[in-house]
Amino acid sequence: MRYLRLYTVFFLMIPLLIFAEDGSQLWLRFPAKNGIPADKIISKGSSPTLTIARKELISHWQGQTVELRTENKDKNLKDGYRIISTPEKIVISAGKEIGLLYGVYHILRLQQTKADLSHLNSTEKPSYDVRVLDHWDNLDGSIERGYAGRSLWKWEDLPGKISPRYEEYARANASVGINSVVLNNVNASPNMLREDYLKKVKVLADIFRPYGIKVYLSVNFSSPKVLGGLQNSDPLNKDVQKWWKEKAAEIYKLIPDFGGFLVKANSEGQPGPQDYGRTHADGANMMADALKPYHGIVMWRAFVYSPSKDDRAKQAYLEFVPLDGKFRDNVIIQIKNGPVDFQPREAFNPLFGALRKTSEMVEFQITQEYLGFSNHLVFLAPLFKETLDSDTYSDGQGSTIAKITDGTLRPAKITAISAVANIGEDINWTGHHFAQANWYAFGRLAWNHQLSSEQIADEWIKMTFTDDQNFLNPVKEIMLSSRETAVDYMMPLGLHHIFAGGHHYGPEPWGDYKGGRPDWSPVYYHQADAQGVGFNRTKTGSNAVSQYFPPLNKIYGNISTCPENLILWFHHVPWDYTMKDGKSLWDELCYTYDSGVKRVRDYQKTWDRMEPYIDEQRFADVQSKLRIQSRDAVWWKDACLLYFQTFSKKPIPYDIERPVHELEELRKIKLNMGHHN
Ligand SMILES: CO[C@H]1[C@H](O)[C@@H](O)[C@H](O)O[C@@H]1C(=O)O
Repeated sequence: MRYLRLYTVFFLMIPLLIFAEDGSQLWLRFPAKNGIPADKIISKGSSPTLTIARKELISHWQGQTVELRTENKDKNLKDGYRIISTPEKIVISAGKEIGLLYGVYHILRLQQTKADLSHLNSTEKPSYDVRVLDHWDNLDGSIERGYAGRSLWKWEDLPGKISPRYEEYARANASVGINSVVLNNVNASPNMLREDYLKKVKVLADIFRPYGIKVYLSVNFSSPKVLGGLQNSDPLNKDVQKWWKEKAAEIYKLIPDFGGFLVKANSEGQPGPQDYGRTHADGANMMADALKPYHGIVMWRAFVYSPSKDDRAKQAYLEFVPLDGKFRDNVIIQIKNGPVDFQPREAFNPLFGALRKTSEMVEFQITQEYLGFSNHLVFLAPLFKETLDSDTYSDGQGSTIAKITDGTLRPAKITAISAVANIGEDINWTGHHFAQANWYAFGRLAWNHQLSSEQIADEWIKMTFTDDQNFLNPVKEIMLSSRETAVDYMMPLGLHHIFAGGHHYGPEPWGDYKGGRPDWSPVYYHQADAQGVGFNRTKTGSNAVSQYFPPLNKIYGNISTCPENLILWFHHVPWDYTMKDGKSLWDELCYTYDSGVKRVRDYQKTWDRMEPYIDEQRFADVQSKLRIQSRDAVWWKDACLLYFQTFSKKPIPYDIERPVHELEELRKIKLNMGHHN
C-alpha cells in the first residue's frame, strides 16, 4: 500500500520533471529536433575546436549546408570571421578555428532569433582582444559578492573529478565571445599558486581551451614570502624576481597558453609594492618580466584607496598618472568604470584617457553588489554603454572610453575589457533569471561595443524566452528602463554609497562609522546638512573636477551646467535649489524616489500579464523576485526620504504615497551579510 502511494506520487511528478524550466540552459535554447546531418558540414580537420563547432551544427542547426574554412587572408580578423550565405550553403571563414566556432554560434543565434538567413554577408571582428570574466571565487568555495550560490570550481574534487558544468560554462562564454577567465578572487590567497592548485587549474584550462578560453589567476603580492618562504616580497629583491620567474615557468609548463596575472595591490589591506617603498610600476613590471617570455600579461588594478583625508574618488588618478609610461608593454591598467566603486551611477573614472602611454581597460561589475544582489531585476547593458560612450575629451571631442580602450585612439599594445562575474552553482547560474542577461550583455559588448542595449535585450529575450511580441515588447521595456529605475529608488541625482556597511544591500544613509575610516561612512558621501545635500567636488571642495579634461572640468564644476543625474556627485546643493523642471531639489528628490517605486510596481503588473507566454517555473521565480524588489524599493525610498527630511525640514509632497516605515524602525535593520565596507 505504502509503495503504491509512493509510485503514484512518482508518476504524478513526471510531467513536472519534464515541464519544469529551471533556466539552466541560459540563452542556448534550441529546437528539440536534431540539426543537419554530418555530411552537410564541409570542413577540414578534426581539432577539438572544430569538433565542437560540428557538434553544435549537428545538434542544432536546421538550415542549409555549412562550410567552415580557415583562411590565411582572414588572419587580420583576429578571433573574427566572415559569413556569406547562398540558398544552398553558408560559408563561414576565419583566420583561426576559434573564429569558426564563433561563426557557428553567430548563425545559431540568427536562427534562434528568426533572422533572415538567405542573404548573409557580414564580417565580424571583436572590439577587444582580451574579453575577460573575473571571478571573485575563493579557494574555500565561497564567492566574494556572489549571489548565486557557491563557486562553480570544486577545488576539493579537482583534478580528479570533473563537474559537467565546467564545459557548459565554457560553451556559454564562447557563445558570446568571452575568451579569458580569471578563476579566483582579487583578494587572492597565496595558496592559489601552490603546485597542487596549479594542477587543478590545468584541468580547467584544458577543458576551456577548445572553447577559445584562456585561464588567468589573481595573485597575492606577498606570495614569494608567504608561499616561497623568502624574507620579503620586495619587487627589487633579486630573489623575489627569481621566485616569480620560476613560478611562471612552472605554470607555463602545465598550461602553455596561460593568460597571465590579475593583481590587486595596496588596496583594502592587500599587500603590494608600496609596502617596500616601491611603486605600482615596480610591482607590475616585475611580474610582467616573469610572464613576458610566454606572452603572458599583467592586469594591474587601479582600484586603490588607502586611508586619506583627501576625496576617495581622486585616488586612482593621483596614484597612477605620475606612473604613466613607466609600465612594461605587457601590463594593462584595469580601471573600474567609476572612481568610487561600482555604484548604481557614477561619473566615469577620470583616469580613462589620462594615461597616455599605458594601456587601459575597463572593469565592470556584473554581479549586483550595489544593485540588489540577485533579487532585483536590473539590466546592465545601459550602464556599460553609458561608460563606454562617455566622452573624456582626452584627445579632443569624441575621445570616448570605448575608443581609448579598444585601440582606436591610441594604438594600445593590449586591448581588453573585463567584468566581475555573477555566476555560481545555482541551477540558473546567476540567481535571478534576468541576471543571465547581464553576463550575456557583457560578452556581446566585449565583442562589439557598438551594439545597442535594445538590440542586446531583444536577442536575449528571444533566445531565452520567446519571440512572441506580446512578451518581447513589454519585457524589453522593463529591461531597458530597469537600471534607471534602480538608480531612482536607491540613489538618484548623483547620490552614491549610502548603503548599509558590509553587505551593501539596503539603505543606511545615517551610517556614520565613528572611529572607522570616514570614507566608509555613508554620511561622508552625501554630506547632508541643514543647507543641502551632495559632495562638493568643485574647486571650493575636493576639486575632483580638475581631474577631468576641459571642457568637462568646467561643465561638471558649474552647478548650472552639471548634468542633473550627477549633480549631487559633484555639488553640495541647497534644498531649495531650483532644478531644470522648476521643482526644488528636495521635491525633485522625493518625486524621483517615488517614481522608482512606481516603476517597479508597473514591472509587477506587466510581468503578471506575461504568464501565458512562458513556463510556469520561470514565471513564478521572476514574479516572486519582483515582489522583493518592490518591497525593497519602498524601503529605500522611506529610509532615504525620512532621513534626509531630518535635514531639509520640508514636507514630502502631498501627492506622493506616504512612508510606510518609521525611521527608527529602519535604523534598526542591520543585515549581517558581509565583512567590510
Ligand atoms: C574584491 O573586493 C571588493 C570588495 O568586496 C567590494 O566591496 C569592493 O567593491 O571592491 C573590492 C575590489 O574590487 O577589490
